[in-house]
Amino acid sequence: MSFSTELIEAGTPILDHIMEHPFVKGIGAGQLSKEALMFYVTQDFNYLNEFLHADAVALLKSTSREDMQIIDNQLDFLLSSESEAHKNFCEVAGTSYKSLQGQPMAPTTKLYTNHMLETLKAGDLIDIIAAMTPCPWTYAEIGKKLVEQGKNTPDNVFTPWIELYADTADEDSGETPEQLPLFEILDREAPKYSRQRLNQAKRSFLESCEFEWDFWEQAYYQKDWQFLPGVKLPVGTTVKTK
Ligand SMILES: Cc1ncc(CN)c(N)n1
Repeated sequence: MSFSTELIEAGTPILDHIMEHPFVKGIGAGQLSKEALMFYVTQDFNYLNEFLHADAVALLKSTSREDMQIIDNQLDFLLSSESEAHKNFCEVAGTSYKSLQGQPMAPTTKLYTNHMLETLKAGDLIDIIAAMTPCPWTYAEIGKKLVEQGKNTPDNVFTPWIELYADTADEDSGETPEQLPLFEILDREAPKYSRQRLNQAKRSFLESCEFEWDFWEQAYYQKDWQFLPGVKLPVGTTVKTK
């Protein structure tokens, strides 16, 4: 069994829970609160900035042009296309994208990005990519499954979001999840490592999958810092979602 198949098998129970999450169901139903959408975009803007940094280090640690091209495509998608998904949510929430940028990280965003950044300091390419892959993998699967369920109807306000991510699964080319580009890097790297090292990378992949679920949960319930009574926060450091 390839390493990517092993990761996908291990991560599928978490993906199944993600598909059942009320935020993801809300995308399918075209109904989410303004507060949840704004919290998501505020935090995802922060998350994707750190993901870009992770991509930059992954590029630095790549040795083949093939791997560099995959990472470059990922960077390009993040910088050019993915903001369209954020703009779709902002439009439905009736707010400007700009107003949601530059806010503090909420706890789950901080934990998830720290988990990725930790691999940049101490890890090899396989560790970095293993921690990063649940991001494109779970969203491609969400988009694909929502399309399969026929949720991308003309009257669903989130159809642009659904179709953007469904396209990343590249159904037309008949690709399997294992053929998502970051999985290709993992399969090229895996034979260089011991079983123990692969298990570490697998654990890191699963932690990121779990963080993906947490990220939906954080936005749906707007789980922000709960500073203890009496704490006076510096001006301009609270997240504005209302
Ligand atoms: C938290 C998270 N995970 C994944 C993606 C999809 N790139 C995203 N935008 N945000």
